[in-house]
Amino acid sequence: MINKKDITGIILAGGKSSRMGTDKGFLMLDNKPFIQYSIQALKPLVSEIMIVSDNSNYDVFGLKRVNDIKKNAGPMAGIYSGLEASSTDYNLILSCDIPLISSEVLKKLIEVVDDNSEIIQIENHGKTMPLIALYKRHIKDTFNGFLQKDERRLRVAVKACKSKTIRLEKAHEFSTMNVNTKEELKQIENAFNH
Ligand SMILES: Nc1nc2c(ncn2[C@@H]2O[C@H](COP(=O)(O)OP(=O)(O)OP(=O)(O)O)[C@@H](O)[C@H]2O)c(=O)[nH]1
Repeated sequence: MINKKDITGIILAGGKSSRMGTDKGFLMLDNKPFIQYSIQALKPLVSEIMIVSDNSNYDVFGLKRVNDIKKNAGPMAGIYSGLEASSTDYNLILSCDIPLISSEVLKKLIEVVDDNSEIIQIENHGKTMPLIALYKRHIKDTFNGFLQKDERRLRVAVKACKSKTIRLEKAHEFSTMNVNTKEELKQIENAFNH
């Protein structure tokens, strides 16, 4: 298994949050901001954690913060900025809106690293999740190529890389729930309390 010192944790916390209306990383669940759950899940598994966001309010967490190199260009551009700032071959990338995520789930991505795969992502209920995934640093060049062509769709860029997926078992089925709307915030509060 790869060593913790070879892995950086990268949390994406930029974007417009247009559906929610407020910055999703600062939504609260059980008196803790959402982003704190991503930080906690990454902590035991990585040597450093960075937050990719232009919002300096995220500096309260005392972590390295990286600005977006390409502005308003979505999660793929956020990943690109994070990988540019990373100094390790492996990078665990997480969004900031998945407060039920756990180290146990993320560990599964690290356990199946092989020489071939450039991206290893979680699959849950038949859906692949490129924002809960392990990325080799060198794919930043492929992503940059797409951004240069104004192709911003993360799934298109992931398809151009060698990837594999890890299917989650039932016990972890709620761990990847994300929140985009006020309605989904209520749903996650319910899932958290059960
Ligand atoms: N650094 C960075 N992160 C982003 C960017 N766009 C989205 N994200 C992050 O990517 C994850 C998924 O974001 P989405 O829900 O798809 O997009 P969003 O812009 O936050 O929200 P909507 O406007 O409602 O689509 C979240 O953690 C966002 O913070 C971006 O341009 N830069």
